[in-house]
Amino acid sequence: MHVGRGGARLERDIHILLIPGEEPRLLAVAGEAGRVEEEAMGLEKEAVREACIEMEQKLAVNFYPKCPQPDLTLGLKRHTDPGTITLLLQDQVGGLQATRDNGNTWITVKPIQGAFVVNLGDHGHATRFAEEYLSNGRFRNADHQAVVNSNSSRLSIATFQNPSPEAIVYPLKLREGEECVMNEPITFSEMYRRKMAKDLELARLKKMAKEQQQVVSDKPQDKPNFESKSLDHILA
Ligand SMILES: O=C(O)CCC(=O)C(=O)O
Ligand SMILES: [Fe+2]
Repeated sequence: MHVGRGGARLERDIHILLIPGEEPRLLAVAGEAGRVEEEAMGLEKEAVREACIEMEQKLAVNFYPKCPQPDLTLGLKRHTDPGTITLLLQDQVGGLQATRDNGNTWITVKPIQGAFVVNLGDHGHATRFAEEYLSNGRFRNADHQAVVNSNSSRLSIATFQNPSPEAIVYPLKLREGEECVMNEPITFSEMYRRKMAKDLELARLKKMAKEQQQVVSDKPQDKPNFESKSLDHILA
């Protein structure tokens, strides 16, 4: 989904965002995206906003220098954003990739001049770890990464619309016969803590698997003497 806006105006919006007391215009665009979600889910107007108690907006400016060997690295590793909605403006270089086919195929999100890319985050729907939130898993959170290239540096600006830490995370609506995918309501801060804990555990497993691979390639005659998940599984 794209929400078109003039690139020149964005610079002003970012500036306005930083002035205390001004209504942040990007939040208005996020509100629009929230309303699209509400309508698609058959929810009351403002239901998403109310579930967030008060939206918090965080901004990240990502600069990716050009890289002589882009095949060896990533600008930003594969992830989902934790919040409700992310608005991202990328320059014309391109490098944002998202998955489809259940995470099996990477597609490049072609830059469109003056348009925001709107991503739903974990709070907006479902994480890759099968915990599902506001939309009971009906809308997929965008699994994405940023690649680099050897010709040009690249800039992107992301604004994350997050709920209050104490906002209760639970599906807003269940269809008839649909099972609730969460065991219990949790707060956004607890959801965030669990995500971070899983990321750390995954990083630990990856490190362990790489070390194991190193041991095997250093001493091919030796078999690894501890059990672990297959490297392909962990690195997927
Ligand atoms: O640079 C990009 O295109 C992606 C940035 C991003 O995913 C993020 O800041 O969370
Ligand atoms: Fe992201």
